[in-house]
Amino acid sequence: MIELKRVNQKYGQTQILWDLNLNIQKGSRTCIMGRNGVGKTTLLKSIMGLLPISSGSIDINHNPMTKRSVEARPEVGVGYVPQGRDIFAQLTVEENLKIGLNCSRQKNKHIPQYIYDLFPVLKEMLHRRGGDLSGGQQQQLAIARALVLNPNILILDEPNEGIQPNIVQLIRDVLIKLNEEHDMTIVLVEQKLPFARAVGEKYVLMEKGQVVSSGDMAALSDELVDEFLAV
Ligand SMILES: Nc1ncnc2c1ncn2[C@@H]1O[C@H](COP(=O)(O)OP(=O)(O)OP(=O)(O)O)[C@@H](O)[C@H]1O
Repeated sequence: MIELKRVNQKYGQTQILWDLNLNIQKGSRTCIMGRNGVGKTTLLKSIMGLLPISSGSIDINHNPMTKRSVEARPEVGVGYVPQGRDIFAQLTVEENLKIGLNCSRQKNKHIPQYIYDLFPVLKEMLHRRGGDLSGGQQQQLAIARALVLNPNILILDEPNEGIQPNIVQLIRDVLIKLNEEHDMTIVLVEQKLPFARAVGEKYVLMEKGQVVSSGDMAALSDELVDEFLAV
């Protein structure tokens, strides 16, 4: 589970997150939504320890994380797929995956087989450079890299941005499978409502750096969509 209490975050003098409270339940699939610029990516980066928060607290799996570094996140079971994927273009697929493994303190460092079962194309392309992969293949690699440490929480920032429809479907199926068969908590920032409804059981709506509504996806009404998502 992830619990944020009264989190404030600033870029210099500009405050982005305002007394933000958030509770992500263990085993859930949660979509964080909101218009451009409301602070969704900033929220994920704050959870990941990539941005310092000015006040408030962040607990992950009952571990206080507020003052702990980004390296502490894999230790408590969190995997992260950043916006834009951040694949190492000059390294091979296998090397990209092994970079994920390097964050581990475990002695037995190997890439779990189930990752290739989820993304067979990666096995075929193991020795190709990351930069030679299509956008959809790179996104599969980014998710796979986050999975090599067997996280129990997977956080993804707009995994479908610029991805072709058949890969979007694959990603949807993988996220549901990871949740249902591997007991993984899924948290994703998602702009597209149909995908959010297909994957998410829970929604979180943000506006101006705060959570303004949250609940079961089935309760995400047209009124809420109009008020907080329509452009
Ligand atoms: N490094 C930065 N320095 C200063 N301001 C920033 C920085 N990164 C983001 N911001 C600002 O913080 C606000 C929130 O940005 P953020 O990327 O978190 O929003 P978002 O909801 O994820 O938006 P999008 O849907 O466009 O990705 C925006 O006004 C943005 O311009």
